[in-house]
Amino acid sequence: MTRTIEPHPALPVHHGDPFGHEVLEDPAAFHGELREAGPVVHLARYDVYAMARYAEVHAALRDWQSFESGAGVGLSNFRTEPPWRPPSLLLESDPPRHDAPRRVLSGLLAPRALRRLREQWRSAAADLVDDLLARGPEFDAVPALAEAFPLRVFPDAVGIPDEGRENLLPYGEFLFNAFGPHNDLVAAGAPRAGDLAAWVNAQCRREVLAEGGFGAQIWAAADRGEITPDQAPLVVRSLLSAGVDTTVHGLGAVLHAVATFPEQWRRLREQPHLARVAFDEAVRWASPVQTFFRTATTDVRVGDAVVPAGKKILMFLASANRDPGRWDDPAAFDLSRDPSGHVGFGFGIHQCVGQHVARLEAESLLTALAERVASIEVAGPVVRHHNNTMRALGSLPLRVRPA
Ligand code: HEM
Ligand SMILES: O=C(O)c1ccc(-n2ccnc2)cc1
Repeated sequence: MTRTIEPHPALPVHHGDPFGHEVLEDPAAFHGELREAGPVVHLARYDVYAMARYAEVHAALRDWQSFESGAGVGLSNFRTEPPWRPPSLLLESDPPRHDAPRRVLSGLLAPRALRRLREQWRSAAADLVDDLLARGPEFDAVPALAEAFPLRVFPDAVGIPDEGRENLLPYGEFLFNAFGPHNDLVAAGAPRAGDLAAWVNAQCRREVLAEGGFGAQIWAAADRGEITPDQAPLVVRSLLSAGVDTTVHGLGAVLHAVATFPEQWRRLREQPHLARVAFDEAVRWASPVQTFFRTATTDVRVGDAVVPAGKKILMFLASANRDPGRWDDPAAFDLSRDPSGHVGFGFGIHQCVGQHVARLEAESLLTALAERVASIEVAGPVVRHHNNTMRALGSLPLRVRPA
C-alpha cells in the first residue's frame, strides 16, 4: 500500500526543471534559488527532493544508510521500474554488496598502482601536444585534447581491443543522460543504446582483455576469490562506463578554466607542481558530474522538514561546490585556494574510485602543455554540450602562444 502524503508544510517548493535546456545551459541561477529556498526543496515537477547547499549534500553523501544508492542513483527507482541495464555493483549498490567490488577497484586504481602508467601517459601527452602545436596555434580543445587524450590512454590501460572504441563516448553519453528523466536527450540516444550496451558488455569478457590491463587484473581478482566470476564483467563494465566521458569533461573543464583565467595559467607555468591542485580546483569550479540521486530509506528529517521514505533526493554537487557558505568567491578559478573538501568526486563510501586515474590524466596533459605553451586564450564562442548529468563543452576554441 503506497502512502500518498503531501510534502511537509515546512518544505519550500520549486517548479523549475533541472534537466531542461535553460538550466543545463547555465545552472547557476537555479542553484542559487535552491540554496536560498532552504536545506531541502521539493521539486514538484518530478516529485523529488533537492539538496543544493554544501552542508546537506556533504551530510547526505556520508549517510548511505538513510540515503541509499541501491534503488539507483538516477531519477528512476529500481524498486518500481526495471533498470535499462543490470545495476552497477559499485555505483548502484549499498554495503554489503558494494564492499568487495569496491575493495578490488580501490586496489587497482590506487595512486601506487598507477605509478607504472605515469611515464607512458606523460609521453603520450607530450606527443599529442607536440603534434597539435605543429599544426598551428589555433584549435578546438574539445576534440583535439579533451577527447583525444583519454581515448589515447585509457582503453589501452583497461586492455580492450582496438575495434569499436568509438562506441565508448556515445555509451557514456547515453548512460549519464539516463540518470535523468526520459527527455529529448535520452530519446536522442535511445535508438543506439542496445547496440552500445552489447558492445560494452562484449569488451568485459575475459578472453578479449589484454594481459596486464585493468580488465585482466579484475578477472585475476576473481580467480583469487576477491569477487565472484559473475561479478568480474560488471566490474570491468564500471570502468568502461565511468572512465571516458568523465575525464573528457574534466579535461574540458580545466582547459576552459585556464583559458578563462590567464593569470592562473601563468601561476601554473611558474609552479608546475600546481597541476594536480589545478585539476581539483577545476572539478570544484565546473563539477563535470553535476548531480546524482539517492533514495530515502526511511522518513528522513532534513532541517525542520521530512523527506518521506522511498522518495528520491537529487544532490546538486555543482551547487555545493559553489556554495558561498562554504567557499570564498566560489565563481573564481583560483590556484591559491585549497579545493579539498569539494564534492565533485562525491564523498564517503561511493567517492570516486577513479579519481586518481582522472588526476593522472590531467596532470600528464597539463604538464605537457605548461612546458610548451606560454599563454592560452579563448579564440571563439565556447559551446556547451547538454547532458542530464554532466557539465560538458561541445567546443572550446583556443589560441596558444608557444613558450
Ligand atoms: C573528472 C572525472 C570524474 C568525475 C568528476 C567523477 C565523479 C564521480 C562522482 C561524483 C562519484 C560518486 C557517485 C555517487 O556518490 O553516487 C563517482 C563514483 C565513481 N567513479 Fe568517478 N568521476 C570521474 C572519473 C572517473 C574515472 C576516470 C573512473 C574510472 C576509471 C571513475 C569511476 C568511478 C566509479 C567506479 C564510481 C563508483 C564508486 C562507488 O560507488 O563505490 N570515475 N565519480
Ligand atoms: O558502475 C558503473 O556503471 C558506473 C560507475 C561510476 C560512474 N561514474 C560516474 C562518475 N564517475 C564514475 C558511472 C558508471
